[in-house]
Amino acid sequence: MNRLELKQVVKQYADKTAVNGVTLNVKEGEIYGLLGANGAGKTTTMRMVLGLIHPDGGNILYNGKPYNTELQQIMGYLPEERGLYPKVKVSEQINYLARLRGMKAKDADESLKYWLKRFEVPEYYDKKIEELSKGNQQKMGFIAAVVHRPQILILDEAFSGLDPVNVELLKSTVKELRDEGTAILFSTHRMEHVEELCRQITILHRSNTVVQGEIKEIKSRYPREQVYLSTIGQVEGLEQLEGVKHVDHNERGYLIHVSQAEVAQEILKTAMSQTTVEHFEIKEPTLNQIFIREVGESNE
Ligand SMILES: Nc1ncnc2c1ncn2[C@@H]1O[C@H](COP(=O)(O)OP(=O)(O)OP(=O)(O)O)[C@@H](O)[C@H]1O
Repeated sequence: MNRLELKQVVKQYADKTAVNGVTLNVKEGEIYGLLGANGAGKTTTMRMVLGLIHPDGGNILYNGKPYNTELQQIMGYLPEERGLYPKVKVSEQINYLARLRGMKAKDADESLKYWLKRFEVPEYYDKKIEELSKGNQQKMGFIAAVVHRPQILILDEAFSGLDPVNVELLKSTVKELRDEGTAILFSTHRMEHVEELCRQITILHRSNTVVQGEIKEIKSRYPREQVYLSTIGQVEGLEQLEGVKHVDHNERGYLIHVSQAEVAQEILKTAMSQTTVEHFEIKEPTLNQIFIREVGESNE
């Protein structure tokens, strides 16, 4: 079921088109990646979904229906810039936000305590936001976005400022919310997180959609131009093979950049004629490589 549908959504600022006809669907239980270089139109798109600004064209549907103010109760938002007040206590602030989104005071407080415990920081209940480190403020922002168990969750650079342990903690939480049915619109510049979490993506480039679909299917559209080889002994002569562009070598193996995937067989033959091959793989492009290829020059 489509929780969120954008159909040809347009936003214009004076003579600047910030979003030019974005179409995408986020289903129940899905994490959808919204990607693009700086200024591509991601924040504008998220703000339209949240009803903070209105589209100049196209439609946004929530559970099949157009926007109304009650939808604030089924949406959660973690903005890239911290959205919480520095001088207000965590409990006051998050409980207030949860009540605004339709929760009873008691349920809100229980939910906040659950999340603080879940993130192993129950003592933050009485702390002011400004007393917390940047990463812990980010965690509080995350709790504020999910405390009311939204059906549609919008995450903008959700893991920024977090150490690796906390990134894993939040990542597993995001996966859990997905498994419980939350539709998640996930925007980030960190392609490795997108690879791990999202099935479908849209890449925006200067306000337009340039790549869209399932990551697996998108990757199959691009040539495979890297071969990974790990061997017991040294391999000589890889650079001289026709179609090999260059070879990166470290103690674990060789990453061979090729002009077409067919060269791979020659690489394997060459290696096997000289030593024992431990691992051989024709690598598909990473999302990062695809992103740079499509959007490379677009930073404003
Ligand atoms: N309030 C505004 N008034 C005028 N132009 C705006 C406004 N907000 C955004 N823009 C322009 O719209 C375009 C898209 O901006 P947007 O903030 O949506 O990009 P983004 O993809 O979120 O970028 P980033 O990755 O840097 O956050 C940019 O050219 C930006 O300058």
